[in-house]
Amino acid sequence: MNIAIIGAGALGAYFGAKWLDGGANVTFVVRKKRKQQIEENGLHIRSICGDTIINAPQTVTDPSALQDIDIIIIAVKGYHLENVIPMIEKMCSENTYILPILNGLAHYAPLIHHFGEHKVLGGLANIIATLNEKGHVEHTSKLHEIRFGALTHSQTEICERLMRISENCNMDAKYSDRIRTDLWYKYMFITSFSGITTAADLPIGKIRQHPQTMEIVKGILTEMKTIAQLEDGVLEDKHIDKAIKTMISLHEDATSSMHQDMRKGLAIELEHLQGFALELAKTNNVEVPNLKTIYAIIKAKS
Ligand SMILES: NC(=O)C1=CN([C@@H]2O[C@H](COP(=O)(O)OP(=O)(O)OC[C@H]3O[C@@H](n4cnc5c(N)ncnc54)[C@H](OP(=O)(O)O)[C@@H]3O)[C@@H](O)[C@H]2O)C=CC1
Ligand SMILES: CC(C)(CO)C(=O)C(=O)O
Repeated sequence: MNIAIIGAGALGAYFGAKWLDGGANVTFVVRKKRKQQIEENGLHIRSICGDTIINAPQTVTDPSALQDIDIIIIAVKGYHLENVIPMIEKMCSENTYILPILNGLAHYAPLIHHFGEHKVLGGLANIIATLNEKGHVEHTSKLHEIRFGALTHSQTEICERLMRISENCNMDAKYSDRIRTDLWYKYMFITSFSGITTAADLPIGKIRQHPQTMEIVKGILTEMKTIAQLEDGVLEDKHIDKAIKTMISLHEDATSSMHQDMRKGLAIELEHLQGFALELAKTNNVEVPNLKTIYAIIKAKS
């Protein structure tokens, strides 16, 4: 299987290295500086689940020459999506599918608009990973799940093929037959989890000590569930309970990638996550006071 991964950051490099290690043909589509860094240092994954070292992965800055790509994985931040659409155009042929694994749902409409509904698969990742100064991936918790599935019937075969090659790889790959619900669940979870950790500038351990703060967490989850119901007819109260249980079970120092980015002074995905949820609330005429407040606090800090 030929896989092209756009973005060799924490997520793209982690799963790309695992697929390469498992025997897939992977090319990373990167920008110039990252290409140089990978050429100098290789691609190293330092992981609690076992290290992986790929010395000379294939990288390109211009994907025009790539042919017969089966799946294009999008692993950039939400605010970089616009820039990668022309790159996808260059390597997307009749038999190519697109699998976005970034957080949120705002990217689906532009991808479907440009490439058609039949091309875009459902995908998400659950992992806590970051790049260090050498460009190596630091993976610090046992979670390393990539979940994908068909959003239209015609996509079943490509998902089965991806699952077959992923089974040989040291990662937790899941082919989901209810990916739409999974996508909304992750969107609900991350909007609340990244919202509260970033706004409070605290990891989850401190947040869950305070019932008043957990009320806001629950408030955002409830508002997101209402949006998911109205938009797509998915998510129930049991999903809210599951999200809260997860937040209670996480390590006390666990925090969101948005909070980590904010601490490092990097750009954050506020508009892609909470901002887009506010747009959906407006379209559906839903009151979302918790979401509005958390958005406003983070906006002022960013
Ligand atoms: N990190 C995590 O633990 C998790 C992250 N996520 C989500 O995954 C997504 C990616 O996050 P993450 O991997 O952490 O982000 P990173 O910032 O680590 O990686 C993003 C990469 O995208 C690259 N990129 C941006 N624009 C382009 C472009 N035009 N062409 C090629 N490469 C490009 C950047 O390259 P450059 O070096 O050139 O800037 C960077 O290396 C986000 O939506 C995030 O919310 C989801 C679950 C967990
Ligand atoms: C919640 C978590 C860590 C799960 O992967 C995540 O997606 C993020 O912080 O971006």
